[in-house]
Amino acid sequence: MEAPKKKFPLDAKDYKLYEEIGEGVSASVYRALCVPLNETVAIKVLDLEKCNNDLDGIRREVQTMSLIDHPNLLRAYCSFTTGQSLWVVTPYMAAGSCLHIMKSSFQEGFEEPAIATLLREVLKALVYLHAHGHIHRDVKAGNILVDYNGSIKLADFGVSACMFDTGDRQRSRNTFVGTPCWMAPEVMQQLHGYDFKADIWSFGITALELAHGHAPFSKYPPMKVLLMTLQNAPPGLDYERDKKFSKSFKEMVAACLVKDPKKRPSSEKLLKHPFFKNARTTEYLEHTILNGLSPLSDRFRILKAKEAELLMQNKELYGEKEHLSQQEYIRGISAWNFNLEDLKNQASLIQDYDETSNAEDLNASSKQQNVINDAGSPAERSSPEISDHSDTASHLEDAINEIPDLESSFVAFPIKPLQALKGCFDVCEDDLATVSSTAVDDNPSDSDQHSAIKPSVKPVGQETESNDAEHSGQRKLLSRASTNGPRKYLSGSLLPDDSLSPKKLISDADRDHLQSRFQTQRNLSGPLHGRQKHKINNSLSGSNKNHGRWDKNVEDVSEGAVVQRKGRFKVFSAELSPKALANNPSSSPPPSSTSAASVVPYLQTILQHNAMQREELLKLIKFAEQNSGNSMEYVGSGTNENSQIPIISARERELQSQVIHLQQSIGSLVEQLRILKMSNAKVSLHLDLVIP
Ligand SMILES: Nc1ncnc2c1ncn2[C@@H]1O[C@H](COP(=O)(O)OP(=O)(O)OP(=O)(O)O)[C@@H](O)[C@H]1O
Repeated sequence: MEAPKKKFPLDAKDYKLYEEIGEGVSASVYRALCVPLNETVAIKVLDLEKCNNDLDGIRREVQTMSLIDHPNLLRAYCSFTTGQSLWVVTPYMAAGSCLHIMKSSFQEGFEEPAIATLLREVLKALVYLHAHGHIHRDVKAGNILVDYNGSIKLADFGVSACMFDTGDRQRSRNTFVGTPCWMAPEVMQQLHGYDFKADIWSFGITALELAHGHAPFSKYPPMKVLLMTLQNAPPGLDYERDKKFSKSFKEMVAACLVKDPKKRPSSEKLLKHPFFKNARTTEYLEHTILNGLSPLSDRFRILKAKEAELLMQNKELYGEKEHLSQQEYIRGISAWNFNLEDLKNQASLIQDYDETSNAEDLNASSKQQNVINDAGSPAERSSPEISDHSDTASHLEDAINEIPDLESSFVAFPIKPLQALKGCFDVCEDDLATVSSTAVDDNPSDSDQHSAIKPSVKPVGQETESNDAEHSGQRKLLSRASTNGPRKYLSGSLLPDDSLSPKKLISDADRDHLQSRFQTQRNLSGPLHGRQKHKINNSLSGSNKNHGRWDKNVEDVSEGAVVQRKGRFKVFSAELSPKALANNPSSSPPPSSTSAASVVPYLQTILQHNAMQREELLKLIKFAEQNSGNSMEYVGSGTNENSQIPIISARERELQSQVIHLQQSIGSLVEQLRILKMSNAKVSLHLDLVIP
């Protein structure tokens, strides 16, 4: 039974923050004392400035957390804002997450009875959530919290969605959220949205995570995980090392990891699976997995230091670029709300990453490419030994070879996230609208402002009071496994967000590389800046004066003039030049799966650009003719320019430039609307918290 509900104070002054015990993508978590109630709690501190783009998500999480009432779900005692931070006060789960427990003491995973016990508790939470119309969307070991007595709570509703939502909130179920390794194929595909069966897939992946100590594909960057999840047979307990597991465990996992969501059981049905007959009492967990664990704060500190050390080693070993890709990798794997920007950054680094990365687990997929099987038939399952175990060079090569195949994958899989990935090359409004955008821009000085989430009130030192609740609640026994040496599996980040952020770390050279590679450049300022507008206007209207140089004076960083805005992106004339189009596959026309309608603006832009170029050429010819005094010979065939090359009329030109201006205004208005929506959501969040 849960303790009777107490009234927790809504003032930061009533809490004493102790050491940090957890770090997620969006928040830091501290052990704390609620002074008036003399109760140890955990406080999740979110920097609202940093979360500007996802205030709706935060509001949803806080609302869900305060409304839920189930022993296996982490509820919020209360929440309030203080300074720029939102504090969410929750029960303190003294042993931390299953991920942390595995990282420090069970690197190869738990024994089957412990897994059955943990999963049964999680499943009870899912049954409750689903019955109340919620999809959790982020089921993973990192979100399974364990208390000192072995009781279990599923945490983190940051990305949960309500199945009864309508309108905009319904739309959130068509967005690209979740942690890639745990993400169901239909969530990646986004063809018809998804439902609570997405949690069942994540549940199956979590079962594998608890069995192996890491999730399948956890060594890969998110974009690759997406491709592997979609292309490969679903992972399972089919390998040599899995012989120790029972048939019912294997069958339970196989039932969850069926690509067709309709064929997965509901949480309620799954709870009746024979596998859960192996589950024990939660006290069993206390005696087995918690036995010998050092205090959570110590474990967290050690793991965090190790992760930092590993990154430093990589930096020394592989140099800055590889170091960056490793950081990208770690961040990506741990991030549930990775977005297009992250994917683009990762995409730019994939080659470098793969050239030098650790080969462990790398043979998972290439041999199984094109295995797209819908049902949970044996054919759908990964075959033993070929997909998860080897670290040979040939396997590494196989895996490396996959990545440049991305373009063909787009054609082979006409699915939305891949369109979003394709957005690395050509971003459309829709993709941007559905992916949570970040306000962080590429400007290094600006990105400095987006530093790590830190509470506005500093923790009370880093003390670990030996007589406090944590220590009284935890057994101080020897840690079972040494945590020395580089960690093997990196399925959760412990590093501050800013130290891993591509926005912060990306160098100028990399940025240039990104720009040239993806043929798009972010609009750094949201609404079009006056300066930019002025330059663009000049470049368009002043083309007559600049004879062939109109494409040079838009922006120093660009190679050509902005001829089209696509959401927050701009397309430059150089990108549309026939040479660029021919040289760069990324700017080639969309694959055949793209609708005809979506090609039209693309073609219009090319047409428009060609018209402009023609005009410039004609002017040059005329200029050459006048200088040489030999007007007809050069143009050739005895024809003049009017008969040879149709010149667009002044009216047409005027209309074209009006169209461009209108497109710019629309882009600017859309951006302004987005900003207004954000501040609106912020105000609502404050109101929600002030008026319960
Ligand atoms: N109540 C709690 N008691 C003990 N540890 C906690 C508690 N809440 C969170 N943690 C620890 O903090 C970590 C991060 O918390 P949380 O998952 O809520 O943050 P997040 O930013 O939403 O993370 P992510 O989105 O990456 O899952 C957890 O994985 C867990 O280890």
